[in-house]
Amino acid sequence: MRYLHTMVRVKDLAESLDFYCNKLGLAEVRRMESEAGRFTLVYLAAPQDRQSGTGNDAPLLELTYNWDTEDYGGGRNFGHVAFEVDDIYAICQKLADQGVTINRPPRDGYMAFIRSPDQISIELLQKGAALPPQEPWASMANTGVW
Ligand SMILES: C[C@@H](O)C(=O)SC[C@H](NC(=O)CC[C@H](N)C(=O)O)C(=O)NCC(=O)O
Ligand code: NI
Repeated sequence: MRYLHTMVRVKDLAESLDFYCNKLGLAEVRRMESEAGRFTLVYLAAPQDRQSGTGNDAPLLELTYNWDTEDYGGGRNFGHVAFEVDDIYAICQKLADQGVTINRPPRDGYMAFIRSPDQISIELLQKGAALPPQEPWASMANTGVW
């Protein structure tokens, strides 16, 4: 298992990129736009982490910008901590056998969500898996997972 990123939700993407990049010194390594989900994901890496890897392998900060404004009161600006796993079905079964609730099962072989005892959202992403054609969040709308 490898640590991937921490996700935070941002209200103003330009303002956040100015802060994290121009001020804090992080650099954008990639971004993804979702028309279906109406959001943008921007992945940032710290300079020394980028020097040590290809950028894609560096531990990252994932900014989530929802195109439809949301009020992130009550800690909703924090999203999740993500880890890459070798076998998402096996680790979810092991966790379930240990009594952990799999809030979002890995039915697409790509992504699963669990929560810590303090309800911290933890995302598990299958190593080497491509984004499924049916964007995984499309099936999560209004499920209360986030
Ligand atoms: C690619 C992988 O690293 C992701 O984090 S995609 C996870 C997905 N994100 C969204 O749907 C973003 C928009 C959504 N409205 C939101 O604000 O989260 C997701 O499943 N998010 C749920 C979560 O708890 O992070
Ligand atoms: Ni993520």
